[in-house]
Amino acid sequence: KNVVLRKETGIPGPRGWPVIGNLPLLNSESIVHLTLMNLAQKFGPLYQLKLGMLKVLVISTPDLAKEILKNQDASFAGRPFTLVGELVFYQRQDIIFSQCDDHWRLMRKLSSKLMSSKAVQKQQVSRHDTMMTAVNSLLECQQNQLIDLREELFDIIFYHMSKLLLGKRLTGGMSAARSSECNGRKNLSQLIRAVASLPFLVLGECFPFLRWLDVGGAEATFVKVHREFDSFLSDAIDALRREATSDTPEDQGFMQTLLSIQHTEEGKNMTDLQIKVLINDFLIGGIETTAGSIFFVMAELMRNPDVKEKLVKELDEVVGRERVVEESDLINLKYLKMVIKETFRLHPSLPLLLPHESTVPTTVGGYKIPKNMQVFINVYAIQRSPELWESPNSFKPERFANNPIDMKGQDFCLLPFGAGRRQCPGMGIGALMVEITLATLLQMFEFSLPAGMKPEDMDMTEKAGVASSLVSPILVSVTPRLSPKLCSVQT
Ligand code: HEM
Repeated sequence: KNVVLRKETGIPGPRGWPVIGNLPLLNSESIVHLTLMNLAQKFGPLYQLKLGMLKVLVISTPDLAKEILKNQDASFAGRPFTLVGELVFYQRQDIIFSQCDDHWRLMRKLSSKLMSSKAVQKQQVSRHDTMMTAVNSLLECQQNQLIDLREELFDIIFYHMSKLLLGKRLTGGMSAARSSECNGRKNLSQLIRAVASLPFLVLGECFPFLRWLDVGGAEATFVKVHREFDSFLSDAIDALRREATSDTPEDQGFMQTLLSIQHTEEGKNMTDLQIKVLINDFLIGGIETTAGSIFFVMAELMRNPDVKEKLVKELDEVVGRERVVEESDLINLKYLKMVIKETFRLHPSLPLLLPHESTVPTTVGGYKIPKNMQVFINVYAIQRSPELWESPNSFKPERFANNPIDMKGQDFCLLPFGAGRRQCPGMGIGALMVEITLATLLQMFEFSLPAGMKPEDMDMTEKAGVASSLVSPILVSVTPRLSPKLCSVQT
């Protein structure tokens, strides 16, 4: 009875209120992907919501995801207008929020160069040292001292990625990633986290004529966040230019590489602004997603001690206890890859990907889709569908044994990085960092829940926001498994 077929498109969807439409279904506390998954039970795998003046198409099956992301990729590769894109991502001149125009193509090309397997390979020694620095910092923890897993992993990845993006010179040590001594970086890390926990919907997007009211102060927050990011990035460029030294290629970050090709044919006379735009995207797009993915793997391992045990056994068998795991070992850590895949299935970092938008009028599943319609691909619903997965809510890495399903965008039932032309350009480096960080931490340390706490007591309640996270922290203690002597930092 509640299903209405919208007169103009014939697409099913819940009955809405005058003016506000279906907005009451998505309040600020809603876990949007869960709400949308439940609505799909009632309205089917393709339905429409009206959120104020916005029309949104919600897709919840692999076939329809394939139609949008592969068969009609070009027609759905647009990005809708969002205030965060406008105010935090340089008026949408970046990769994440711009349309697929020539400028976007140039930036994607530059990203591919920066993150090519050859470039990533070159950074291996530096990455190993970064990892060892993080391990040494954890070795300083007292026995039975509880650490906040989320915070710790964020610091490690923040340190790792800042070094990759800004270079060794501007990054400082691991302690700089945490300490308040270093205000610039402290602010940067807070800003990155602030963006990840931004509300899913902003009223000014649903009702553009009410934008001036800035209900909830979202716009003011975006402007402040952006101002601080921009001044940090400008200072970073100035510092790299001012102190142009003989940094080795391994110590150079993406920013320095971009500055060095700025006025060449390859750099197409890129402006400083364009360099800031790219680094801004990578900082905001790469850190929280990578750290969050590792966090969820660790959380599932703490909840499933038998899986953790099996994984540690694999590390001991493949690598042993006499040396630290290296990137060349990863190919042989088959169970680790299964555990990661299973975590990506249950806890995709961006459960609805980023919003896509139709760039032309078209037809999907027999329904006419107008131009400029926003599209949410509910990857969370697809990856937990009982029609596709046995015991879909259980953590069972074994389901991927002898199973060719990959997560690189070829199988539309597992899409943690999206697919098609808008697929994550950081997929290779993101997946590598998830694997090597987990392998190193699990080889070096035994992680335990606080005394008396059982795995089933862990609170896995999800928190509202664009990126997946949990309401409660997960506290653990760490005990070294291998000799600390193995973890020297070389540079
Ligand atoms: C495990 C880590 C990561 C996960 C799970 C992840 C996931 C995603 C997803 C789901 C999208 C949206 C795809 C779509 O809208 O269809 C995306 C886009 C993007 N990601 Fe990642 N990401 C990760 C790491 C990274 C890293 C390390 C970087 C950069 C250093 C990065 C940069 C970007 C950018 C720039 C986009 C926008 C692409 C475009 O619109 O053309 N990501 N990512």
